[in-house]
Order: sequence, then structure tokens, then C-alpha cells
Amino acid sequence: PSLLHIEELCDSIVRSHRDTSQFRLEELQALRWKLFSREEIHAYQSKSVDEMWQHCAVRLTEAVQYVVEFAKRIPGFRGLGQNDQITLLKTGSMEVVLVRMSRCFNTENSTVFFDGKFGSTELFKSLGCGDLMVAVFDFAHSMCALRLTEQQMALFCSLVLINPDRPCLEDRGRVHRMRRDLEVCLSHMLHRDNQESLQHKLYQKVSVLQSLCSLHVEKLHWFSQRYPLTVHSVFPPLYKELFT
Ligand SMILES: CCS(=O)(=O)c1ccc(CC(=O)Nc2nc(-c3ccccc3)c(C(=O)c3ccccc3CC(C)C)s2)cc1
Repeated sequence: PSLLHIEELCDSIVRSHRDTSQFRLEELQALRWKLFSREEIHAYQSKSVDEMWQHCAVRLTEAVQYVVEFAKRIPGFRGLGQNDQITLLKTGSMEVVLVRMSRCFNTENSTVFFDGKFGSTELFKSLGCGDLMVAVFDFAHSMCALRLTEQQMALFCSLVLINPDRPCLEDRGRVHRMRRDLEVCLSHMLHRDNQESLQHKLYQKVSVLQSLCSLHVEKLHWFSQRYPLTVHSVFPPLYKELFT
């Protein structure tokens, strides 16, 4: 691919990320010291397991919908077959949400933006999955340590999604060619930013992401065994479609 094509591809990925990022970095920064009060934390902690899971599933589904919009704007994504688009989203959308979530973490007090304010893991106690929360927070801390620019995050998210190794892809070759162009974009951008060392650190994050997502699916399975009606009747359809 020509250098012009690569730079155009970079620009369109960055624009798509900015247009589908749900909250701008400046907005999240401005809110970072808006913490939940003791009473508000107590209110979350006294929610039942299924109430809190449902509440999070709704929030998570909103975040996933923005990732679906981002995917659709990746050049070439809409050219893939419907089944391959679903396969890439089914396996990659939670990974992208987890990468994006690192933007809304305040590592100084280990809080995450949720429901309009910032709260720590204690907020999610009634979910009954402390290990998932610890893993999500640890991952967010490690992502924040990389201090990615929005451009670098945009390209990393597109690479997480456009993964030719996903199971049951029909046109793997086509995904591979998209992936190769995106890899050239990322290395072109890291070279321009004089941060080539980030490249392998980012690729190392991919395996952590995959284990985090299987932990999420495992917890969801555990939850849906205990509260089948909640998952069946009140969980967002997109959440069920993608994660069950
Ligand atoms: C992502 C784009 S953004 O503009 O930065 C943005 C946009 C919007 C928000 C607000 C928001 O939806 N925050 C949520 N936080 C968490 C969360 C919860 C526990 C720990 C850490 C973050 C949500 C989750 O439901 C979640 C996320 C990851 C793994 C597990 C879960 C719990 C579920 C599956 C039981 S939703 C935040 C940030």
C-alpha cells in the first residue's frame, strides 16, 4: 500500500474513534474528581446481584454500541461478509470496550467512570465477581501506564477488532489484508511519534485482553445459571447476542 493510502487510513481510523468514543477525553478529565458519596456507594452495594448485573449490562451494552459504530467506519469492514462482521464484533467488541475503558480510569485513586461519577471496585461489590473487577482495574492501570494518545488508541482498537485469527471466519484472507494495512498504520504512527517501543507492549496487551474477556463470559455464564430469567427477560438483546 502507498504511503498516501496508509496516511489516509490512519486519519480515517482516528476520525472514526473520535466520532464514536461516547465521551471525549476532556469530558472524562473534567469529571474525574466527581466521586460517589458514601450514601451513593452504599446504595449500589445494597442492590441485589441481579439488579447490579442488569445495571452494568445496560451500561456495557451502551459502550458496545459505540464500538459497533466504530467498527462499521473502519475502511473495508463493511466490505466483509455479514457473518464475518458479526464474528469480529462478537469476539472483539468487549476487548475494545476494555481498552477504551482505560480512558475513564483515574489511576490516582483507582476509580472508574460509571453512571456519571467515579467509583472504586467497592461500588461493584454486589456483582459477586471481585476477581473480574480486580482484573479489569489492573488491566486499566497497565493501559494507562502506556499513556497512549487518542490516535494510538484508535489504531490499537482497530487492530484488536480486525483479527484474522478469530474462529469461523469465512474470508480470513480479506481480514488478514485489512489487518496488515492497519499494522503498517500503527508502526508508521509510532515511528512518527518516535515511540516504536510501544509496538511490542501493545501486542502483549492482546493476550491479557483475551483472558479478561473469557473471565467476563465465565462470570456471565455463572450469573445466568443463577438468574436465568433476568438474563432472558431484561438483559439488553445486543448483550445477549454478543456474550452468551
Ligand atoms: C468506553 C468509552 S468511554 O467514553 O471512555 C466511557 C463511556 C461510558 C462510561 C460509563 C460506563 O459505562 N462505565 C462502565 N464501567 C464499567 C465497569 C464495571 C466494573 C469495573 C470497571 C468498569 C462497566 C461494566 O459494566 C463493566 C466493564 C468492564 C468489565 C466488566 C463490567 C461489569 C459487568 C460486565 C458486570 S460500564 C465509561 C467510559
